[in-house]
Amino acid sequence: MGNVPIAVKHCLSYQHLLKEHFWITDDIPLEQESQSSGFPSHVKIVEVGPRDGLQNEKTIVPTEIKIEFINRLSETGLDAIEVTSFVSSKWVPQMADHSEVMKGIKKHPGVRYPVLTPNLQGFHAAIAAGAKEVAVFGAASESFSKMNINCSIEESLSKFEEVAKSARDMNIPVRGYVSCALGCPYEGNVVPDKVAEVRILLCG
Ligand SMILES: CC(C)(COP(=O)([O-])OP(=O)([O-])OC[C@H]1O[C@@H](n2cnc3c(N)ncnc32)[C@H](O)[C@@H]1OP(=O)([O-])[O-])[C@@H](O)C(=O)NCCC(=O)NCCSC(=O)C[C@@](C)(O)CC(=O)[O-]
Repeated sequence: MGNVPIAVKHCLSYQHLLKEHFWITDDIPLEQESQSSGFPSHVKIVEVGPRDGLQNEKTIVPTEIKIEFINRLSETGLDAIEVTSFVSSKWVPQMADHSEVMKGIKKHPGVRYPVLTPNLQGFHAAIAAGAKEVAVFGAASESFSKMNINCSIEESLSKFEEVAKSARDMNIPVRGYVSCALGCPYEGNVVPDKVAEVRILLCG
């Protein structure tokens, strides 16, 4: 797995979440769920295969294959495809070709192509490669934050603020992740208040 941070290797999988969080079941009839759950009527889906799906692969996937993968995804009717991440290639070698991938894909009208940017350095590189939407990625667990982006939650929020300020000046939308909302691979349980706190600070 090269230099991929341990946090990246241990992101909770869908199967893990189903196992650990028994309240996520598929046996509620859809109609009842939408009437009684109070969930929003609209859900935004961001396809993260080219980024989250590939970042842990031991074998480096050739850039042209990534581009072809994203181009084919663009033809499936998806609204948003997370293309790559502008992170350190020492930490995540699989994403080292972020600029080539971003520049090489066919941008379909109506499809958004966000990328991950943990700091200003990543943000500037993303913009130079043609990104029109970015995402910052925080965590509700100190250990996860340290293992993933090598800084505390507080430090990460100040880096995200710098990204958000620059993005605002350029009219670039920013999405925010809060990892470990349902638990941390290092710390176990994460209290909901901590998730809410990070989420509020991230939105601020
Ligand atoms: C965040 C950093 C970059 C900090 O990395 P660092 O080493 O702490 O950074 P630094 O600011 O001290 O700089 C050290 C070196 O990194 C370089 N550097 C600094 N920033 C950048 C950058 N943006 N792009 C490229 N290079 C960068 C910088 O230029 C310098 O290079 P040197 O002088 O040693 O040659 C590092 O820890 C990193 O790349 N971590 C990987 C994070 C990552 O990609 N994680 C996986 C994605 S998150 C995820 O999967 C969870 C998510 C989003 O899916 C949600 C969920 O499912 O939970």
